[in-house]
Amino acid sequence: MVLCPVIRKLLHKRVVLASASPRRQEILRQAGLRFEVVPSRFKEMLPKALFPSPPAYAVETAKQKALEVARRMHQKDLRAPDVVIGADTIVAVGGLILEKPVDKQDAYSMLSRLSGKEHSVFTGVAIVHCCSRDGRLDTDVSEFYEETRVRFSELSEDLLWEYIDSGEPMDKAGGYGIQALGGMLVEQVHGDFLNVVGFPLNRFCKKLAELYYPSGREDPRPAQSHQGRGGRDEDGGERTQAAGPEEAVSSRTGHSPPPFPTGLLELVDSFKASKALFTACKLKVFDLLKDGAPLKAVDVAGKLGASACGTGRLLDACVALGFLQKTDRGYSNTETANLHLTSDGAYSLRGLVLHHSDHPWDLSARPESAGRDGVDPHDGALGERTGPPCQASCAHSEETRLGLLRAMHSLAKLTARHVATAFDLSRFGSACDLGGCTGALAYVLAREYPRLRVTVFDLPEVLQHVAGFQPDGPRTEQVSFLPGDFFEDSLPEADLYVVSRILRDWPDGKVHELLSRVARACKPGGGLLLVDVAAGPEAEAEAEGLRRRAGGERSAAVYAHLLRRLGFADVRAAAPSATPTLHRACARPASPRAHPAGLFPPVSLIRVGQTASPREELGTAGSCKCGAP
Ligand SMILES: O=c1[nH]cc([C@@H]2O[C@H](COP(=O)(O)OP(=O)(O)OP(=O)(O)O)[C@@H](O)[C@H]2O)c(=O)[nH]1
Repeated sequence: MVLCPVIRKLLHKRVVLASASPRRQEILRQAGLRFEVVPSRFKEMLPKALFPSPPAYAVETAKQKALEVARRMHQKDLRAPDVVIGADTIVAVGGLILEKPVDKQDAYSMLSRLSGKEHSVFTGVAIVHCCSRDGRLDTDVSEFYEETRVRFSELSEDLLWEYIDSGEPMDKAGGYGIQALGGMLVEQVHGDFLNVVGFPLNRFCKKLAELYYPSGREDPRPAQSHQGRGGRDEDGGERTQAAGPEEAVSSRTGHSPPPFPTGLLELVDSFKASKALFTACKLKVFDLLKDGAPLKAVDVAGKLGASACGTGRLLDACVALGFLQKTDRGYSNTETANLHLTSDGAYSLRGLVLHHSDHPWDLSARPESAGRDGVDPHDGALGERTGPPCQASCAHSEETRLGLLRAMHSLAKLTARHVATAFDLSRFGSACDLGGCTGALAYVLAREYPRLRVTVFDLPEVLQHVAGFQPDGPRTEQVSFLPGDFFEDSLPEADLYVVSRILRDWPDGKVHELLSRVARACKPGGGLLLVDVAAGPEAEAEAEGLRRRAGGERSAAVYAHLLRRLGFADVRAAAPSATPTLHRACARPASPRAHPAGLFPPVSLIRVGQTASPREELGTAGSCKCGAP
C-alpha cells in the first residue's frame, strides 16, 4: 500500500536505490516505493577533517554514492534512471565520526565509547534526478540529513563481547543494530527511529513533497510554478527541477490538464507484478535461492535452463517487488520469499500463487458474463452455478483439485491462529469443522485447545487428498476426518461447529439452509464459530440483488440478524487483532467490492454464536428456522 502521495508519484519513474543495505531496501519497500537496487561502489573515504560537521560528511558521502551509480548506469546504457537515491548513516560522539567497524576490536572500541552516554546518529540522503541528453548525463541533486539522539546504558565487558560475538555489529554504523539485538543496549531514543536503522523515511517523504509540490499542495495536479534547475533548498542542497512531464505541458500551454490518473495506470500495469510473481514461483526461483549463497542471474538461468537476459529481467522484477535482494554477490531471497514463496516455507503461499496463475479470474476470460444476472466469478461459463471452488473443482482434473486444495490450505494455515484465538473456545470439548478441507484450521484449534477433539467434515473427494497435508507432531491425534456433505448428510455431533470461508460461496437460500442445519444440530450451550470475509455496509447494499442469486461477502449485520433468527444467543463479532499481512503486492484494495471473489480473502470477520442453554430456547431455534424467509 502506498500511503504517501509523493511516493505514489515515483511509481511511474525508474527509481534506483544506490545502497546494499538490506535495512534501507526494506524501509523503502514497506513504504510502497518501487525501485531497483544498484549498490554504490563509491568508497566511503572522504577526508572527515575537511567537513565542518559530521552531518555534512554523511550528506556528501550519500551524494557521492548516488552519483557514482547514476554515472555508471548512464555509461552502461547511455540511459540513466530517473531518480537515484543514496544514503549514508554515521554515529557521532565526542567530535568523532564512527562508521561500520572494520573488525571485532574496532567494534569493541566503538561500543565502549558509546557505553553510558548519548550520541547522535546522522543519516545523509541524496535524491538525484537524472536526465540523459545527447549522450550526456545531467543531474540535479537534492540532499538533506536527519539527526536522532540515542542514549546507551552502561555496558559490561561481558555484554559487549557477547554482542560483538553475535556478529551483528559488523555491517552497522557505530557497531550496533538498534532494530535487533542492539536494541538491548539502548536506554533512550530522541527522534526518528528509522533514521538510526538507516533511512529517515518521514523526512524523505517531506523532502519529496517539497520537491514535487513546491507550493505546499499535496495535489496530484502539477504545480503552476516551480524552481528552476540548480536552486538551493533550505538545507543548502542543490534543488532539482522536480516537475514531471505533466507539469511541463501545463506551464507551456497555460491550461491545467486533468488530474494524472495514477491509480488507473497502476491498475493497468499491476498484472505485470502478479505475472512476475507467478513466473518466479512456477520456475521455483525462490526454492533455488533458499539457504544457499547468492547467485548471479546467469547462474540462476543455467539452473533453470532459461535465457540469461530474460532471467535477469525476472530477477530484477522480483527485487523491485521485494521478494529478492540484490548485492554485488548476486540475488538472494528476502524473508518474505523464504517464508511465503518457497515450497516448504513455514507459511508457504506457493500453492495459492500457482492456483491463481493457472486459473485466472473468470471475469477477465468471459467479460460477457461479468455482472450480468448476478453471475458470480465462480460460476460456469454460462452463469450456471457449479458451487464453491472446492466443489466446482470436482468437475475438473485431479491435478486442478489438488492445486486448489494447496491454495486453500496455504491460506487457511496463514490465518488459522488468528481464527482459533479470536475467542476463548476452551469450554468446548468437541468441534466439527464443516468443509474443513485439509484440516489446516482443525490442527491449529487442537494445538490452541489441548482438550478439544476436532472432526473435519468434508466431501469424500476432498478428503481422499488430505494425507499429503498432515502436520507432524503432537495433537494430531485430536483431529479426525469424516466424509460427508453438509447439505445432505447428518452433521456429526459436536459442542462447537465451525463454518469457515464457506458461506460467501453460496447464495442466501443455501446459507440459510446450512445455518439452519447447524442450529438444529447444536446442543444446548453449543456454539458456532463463523469465519468469513465481511463486506462493508455500502458494498452490502449494492451487492444485495446479486447475492440473492449468487454468493458474495455479507456484512456483519446480515450474519448477526440471521443467526439470531435461528436461535443463536450471545452473537459476537471480532476482527482479528492483527489481520495477517501478505506482501504489499497482495494488499487488499480499499473497497471490498473491488477485490475479485476468492483472490485474497483475509479473515476480516469472525463471530461466534451460542445456542441459548435452556431447552425451550433451543426449540425456539427450531421454530425460527421454519418461519425464516
Ligand atoms: O541501528 C542501526 N544502525 C545502523 C544500521 C546499518 O548500518 C549501515 C550504515 O552503513 P552505510 O550508511 O555506509 O550503508 P551500507 O550498509 O554500507 O550500504 P550502502 O551500500 O548504502 O553504502 C546501514 O546498512 C544501516 O542500515 C543498522 O542496521 N542499524
